[in-house]
Amino acid sequence: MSPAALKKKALDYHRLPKPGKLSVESSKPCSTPDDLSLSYTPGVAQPVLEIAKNPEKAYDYTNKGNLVAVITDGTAILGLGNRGPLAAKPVMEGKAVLFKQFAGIDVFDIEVNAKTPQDFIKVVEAIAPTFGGINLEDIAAPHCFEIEAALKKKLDIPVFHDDQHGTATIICAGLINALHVQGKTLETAKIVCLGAGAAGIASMKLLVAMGARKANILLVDSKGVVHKDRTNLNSFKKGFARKTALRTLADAMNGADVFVGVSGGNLVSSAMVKSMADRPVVFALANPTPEILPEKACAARSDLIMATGRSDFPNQVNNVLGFPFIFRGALDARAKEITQDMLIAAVYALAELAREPVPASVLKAYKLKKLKFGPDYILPKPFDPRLAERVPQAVAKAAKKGMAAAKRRQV
Ligand SMILES: NC(=O)C1=CN([C@@H]2O[C@H](COP(=O)(O)OP(=O)(O)OC[C@H]3O[C@@H](n4cnc5c(N)ncnc54)[C@H](OP(=O)(O)O)[C@@H]3O)[C@@H](O)[C@H]2O)C=CC1
Ligand SMILES: CC(=O)C(=O)O
Ligand SMILES: [Mg+2]
Repeated sequence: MSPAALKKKALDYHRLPKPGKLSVESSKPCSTPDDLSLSYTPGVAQPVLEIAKNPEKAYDYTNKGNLVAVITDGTAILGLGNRGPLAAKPVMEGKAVLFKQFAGIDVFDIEVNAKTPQDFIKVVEAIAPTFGGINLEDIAAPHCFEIEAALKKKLDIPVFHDDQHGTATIICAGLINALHVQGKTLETAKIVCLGAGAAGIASMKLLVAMGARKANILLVDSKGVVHKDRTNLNSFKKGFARKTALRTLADAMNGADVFVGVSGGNLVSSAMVKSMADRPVVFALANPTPEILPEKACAARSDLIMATGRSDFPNQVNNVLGFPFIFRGALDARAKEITQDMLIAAVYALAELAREPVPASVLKAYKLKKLKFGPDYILPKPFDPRLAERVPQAVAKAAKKGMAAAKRRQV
């Protein structure tokens, strides 16, 4: 599709037949005077009194247990930068649609005009009673780290920054499979990560937790390679600073096995891709414009595995494969937090699913004759119905194991 045609189609999709992508529906009948006396006064007083006596009853008498807030300040909308909270609304409505479509979870999207992380934290803390979980979205680093840490401490429901942990989960699952196809391992792979923000830092941390070696990772930000002699690094970047003479992205890419791009569009050249090691993996995940387009990267060399964050190319590495299913598992287990063990459970569930035969319904949805684990299929497709069975189950199991261990530690 031409850029002009895509623009018109996308704007029409959002505007017609009525503006936006979400509406609120009643889940109970309310069409007679009797219904009204139950749903509203006097009947509604009964659950009010029950919940006032025991807050846990909110899970029985309200939608709290299946309701997630998708909350943003609009400071890092996809790869479009800081465009403010209102402009972030189409993305937040979109996340809500995906929560519902893939995991049956209801969402209120909330766009917050907050000048400081403290203002933002206060707003989220104040509205938290409504929700069973908080999905932070498109909040730029480094504020996102402070916001998530503070809210995790204050709230007794799962708080999850999707751009950090959703993205990290999918990158790990995709990379484990891509490296397997290329005959390489996470433990020995030389990894370059362009983007040292929310997605970059969290993804590299999870990769290290799963076996990648920090000494093999080169983090690159808008000023170049993150190295020990730099004086302009925040504490999150410092954790990955290497003692190295390499300075530019081109220096870093030379001989690398893996490129992970979570930065901005068109930052990687054909020459950089050519300079990578044999059988490389290129995850150009910036949205909507990847660091390098698949046609350009694949023209540079034929032995690579190529992925983007987009739905219109093969190998979509995107947190849509994570947040709906991770929250489904967390809500089902009534988890109070989303732990690293729960993310790792999701990583393995996703990676294993991609190695199994693909159901006919997926082939039909994607208009494909065949699809088999390999260079062009390293992760399940978002419309794979098995995702909703496998991933939440694995996440809930890890959650319950963690809660049981915590309980044992208390006694
Ligand atoms: N496919 C997926 O599922 C996902 C993709 N993403 C994509 O990742 C990107 C970053 O998102 P997020 O981490 O939330 O944003 P942040 O704002 O937290 O981080 C952005 C990072 O990109 C770096 N960067 C920006 N421009 C350049 C440049 N010209 N050269 C090198 N580095 C640059 C910034 O460098 P500096 O620190 O120096 O400012 C920063 O480290 C976006 O494009 C987003 O769409 C994010 C989440 C999920
Ligand atoms: C996919 C996503 O969350 C992002 O690009 O920010
Ligand atoms: Mg995002």
